[in-house]
Amino acid sequence: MRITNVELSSIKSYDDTINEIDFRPGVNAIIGQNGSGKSTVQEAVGFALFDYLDKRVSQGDFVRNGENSGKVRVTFISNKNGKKYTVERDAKGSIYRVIDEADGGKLPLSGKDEILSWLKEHLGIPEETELETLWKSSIGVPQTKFTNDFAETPRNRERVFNPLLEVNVYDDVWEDLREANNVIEEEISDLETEIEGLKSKVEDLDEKKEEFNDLKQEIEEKQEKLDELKEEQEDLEKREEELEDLDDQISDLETEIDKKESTIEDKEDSLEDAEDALEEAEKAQDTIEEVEEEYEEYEEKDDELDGLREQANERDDIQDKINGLEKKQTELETKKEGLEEDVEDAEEAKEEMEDLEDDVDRQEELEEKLDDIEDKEDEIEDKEEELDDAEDELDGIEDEIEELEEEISEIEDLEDKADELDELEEEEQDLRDERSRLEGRIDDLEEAIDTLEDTEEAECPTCGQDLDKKHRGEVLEEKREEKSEAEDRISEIEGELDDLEDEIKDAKDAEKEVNRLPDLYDRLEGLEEERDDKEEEIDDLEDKIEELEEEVGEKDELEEELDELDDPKSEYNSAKATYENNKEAEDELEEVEEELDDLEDEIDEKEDELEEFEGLDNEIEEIEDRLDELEDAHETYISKKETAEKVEERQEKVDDLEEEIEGLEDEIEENEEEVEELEEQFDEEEYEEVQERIGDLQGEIGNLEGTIETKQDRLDDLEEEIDEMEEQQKELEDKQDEYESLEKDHEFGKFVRESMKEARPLITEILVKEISTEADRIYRQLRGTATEQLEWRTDYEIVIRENGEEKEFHKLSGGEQMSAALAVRLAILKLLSDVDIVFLDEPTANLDEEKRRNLVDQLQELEGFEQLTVISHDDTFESVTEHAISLEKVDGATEVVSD
Ligand SMILES: Nc1ncnc2c1ncn2[C@@H]1O[C@H](COP(=O)(O)OP(=O)(O)OP(=O)(O)O)[C@@H](O)[C@H]1O
Repeated sequence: MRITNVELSSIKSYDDTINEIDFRPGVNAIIGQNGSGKSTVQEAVGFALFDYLDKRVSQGDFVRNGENSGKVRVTFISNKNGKKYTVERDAKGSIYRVIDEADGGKLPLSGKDEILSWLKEHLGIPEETELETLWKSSIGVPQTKFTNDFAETPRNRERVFNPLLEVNVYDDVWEDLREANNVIEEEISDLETEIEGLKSKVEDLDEKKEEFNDLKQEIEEKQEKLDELKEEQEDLEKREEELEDLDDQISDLETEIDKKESTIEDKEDSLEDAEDALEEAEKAQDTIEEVEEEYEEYEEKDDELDGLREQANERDDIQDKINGLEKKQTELETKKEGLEEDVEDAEEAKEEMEDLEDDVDRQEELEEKLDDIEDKEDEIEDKEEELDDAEDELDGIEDEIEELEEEISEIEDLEDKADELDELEEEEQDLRDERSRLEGRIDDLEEAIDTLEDTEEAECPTCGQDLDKKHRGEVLEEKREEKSEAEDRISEIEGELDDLEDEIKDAKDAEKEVNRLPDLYDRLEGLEEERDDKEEEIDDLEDKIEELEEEVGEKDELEEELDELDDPKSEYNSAKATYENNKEAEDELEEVEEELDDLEDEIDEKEDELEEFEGLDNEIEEIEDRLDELEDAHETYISKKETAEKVEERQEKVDDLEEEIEGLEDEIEENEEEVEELEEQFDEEEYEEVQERIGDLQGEIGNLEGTIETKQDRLDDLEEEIDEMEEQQKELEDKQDEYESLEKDHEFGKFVRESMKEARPLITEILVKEISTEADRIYRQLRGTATEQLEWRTDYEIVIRENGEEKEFHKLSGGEQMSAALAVRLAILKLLSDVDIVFLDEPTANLDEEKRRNLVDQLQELEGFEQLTVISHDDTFESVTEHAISLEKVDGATEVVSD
């Protein structure tokens, strides 16, 4: 087995990418500074392939800080089949699986136990070996344990190395055998009790056997006697059967005879009946002969009558037809009369219509004229209404004209007033201007007054001369007067302005009215035109009405004439209706007359046919009379005919019966002879004796059988008891054999146990001696001296001897300890295990240059390992190994640099 590849993701110093480290056969060196992630590679292999993780390191610690889970993938070549597999395991995750590298498929292993068992098989490790132990104490010993294991107390050393050497098995056997021996002892004591019980049960066996044999002989004797009696009984029963048979035959024959006699009696009765019937048939034959002639005549006449009746039917059909035709004739004649009347009506109506024609024309003319007049009367009415409306409208127009003329004359009066407006407005403006001027003057005066009153100016504001008190008073007075005059004028102007405003308002109103005048004149002109039109319209209407009234004047005259005519049109119409109803009658009449002619011809024809059947009824009557006379004879013939035909048949029956009776009488005679013969053979006395002896024998046999049965029951019981006892006897013998064999087993168990107790130290001594010898050889090679000697003792302590001086392990230097531990571990691996890989973590610690080189050389030479992986911060290995992998820590993460 060897590893080809290890991948780490998010494990300790390895980041979350796939960090791949490839492995080769032979020596691999993993090289790097302290803390670069070397030991982690070894730990990863232990975790994936050997289910080992240092007890002090949880899976959480194994996962890189800050990550949720880490992944390890180890690919190796199987020891079992040479195939490549990858074991994939998550730290702090649930994945643990094996992938077949040939097809990338996951192996169907469920759970850790199945995976570990599969691993042992493919790593070449026996099923009973514990993977974890193997790893931590030999294949991948953790750095810290490497030498420490040997510095432990003897008891702890045993804990480490006993499982490795697998010597505990002897102690286990010794322990297991204690239990086995106890079980055997218990079984032996149980057997003893069982054997005692069985012995007491089979005590009476011989006695029972004797009783059995005696009883069997007795039953055999009784059985012999019983057989004899049964033989006699059988013979007698045979004889009894023979006699019974004879008796039965006799009574059977007698019964037969009785039966036949009664049959003869029945047959004789039948014969009598048959003879009577024969006589009857013969009589019938005679009667038939007598009436035969009359019978035949009857048949003939009867046929003739059928023919005549058929003719009568034919004749009756013709008569029915004639009746039908005559009925039709009557109907047609009635119809003809009606039609003749209709023809007359039509002619009369035609004449009347011709007479009325002129009057009807006049009536229509008058009615038309009157209709016309009525239309005109309606028109007059309409026109008069129109006239009234027009006159009303004319009145309205005239009123409007009058009003308008009045309004116009009123406005024309305002024209002078309106003309004053311009003048008034000019006057108003002049007044306003004057008022403004005055107000300005007042302001100036007030200022001058104020100045004069307040300041003591040297100069008069008006005249410019120096102001003294007097002048100041005069000027003030002057100013005040002027101001008061101006104020008076302003209030006068305001009064005038108020009056002017009223006048201006009136003038403006007047002007507004005057402006409306042109419109009003237009309107007046329009109304006057309208009035003229209306007056014309009224004249036209009055003319029209006069005209119409003249035309309507004829009305009374026309009405009078119409009354006198007295409505000839309705008379004409009723005549016309009559004519229309009957004008077809003439054609129809002609048709009916033709039909009647045809009908008469047909009736004549049929009556000629009827004449042929004259005298038919008489003929029929004559034949019917003759048939009445013949009827009795005819009936007699028919009624006897069947019986008469049976004469021959009945004669045959009589003959047959006579023959049968004779046959039966002969048979009876024969049977009676047979009975006589049988009665000679049968002996009544013998029969009774035989029956009595059979009864006796039955009793004797019954008794004997009862006795035998009772004895047989007892015999059966005995046999059963004996069988059971014999079985117990057999069991007893088996138990005794078993007892002996168990005793032997017990002895052997004790012996083996003793041996096992002594085996462990012995075997340990042998194994350790062997390892010690090999370790000594390796040690000396590593140290490169022949003077030092290594011994690994049975208490697993390493002792080094040099120049006759003995040094225990703890007294050795660091380098010496490492070399010694390495020597022992390599020796163990080589001698004890099938595993051919090993990891050595910092094996050169504490070794000087020379020793280091020795170690490297030695490792290169080491036999029996397919793959050896050395972990070191020391680059000695880099130069000497075929394959070196360098690890570097960059920014807190491991980087792999493979050569
Ligand atoms: N859970 C973790 N997350 C991140 N880094 C970790 C974690 N656990 C350990 N480390 C770091 O990973 C590095 C690798 O340790 P490892 O034991 O593999 O180093 P080494 O190369 O064997 O060192 P030495 O030569 O000292 O034995 C160490 O620096 C350690 O501090």
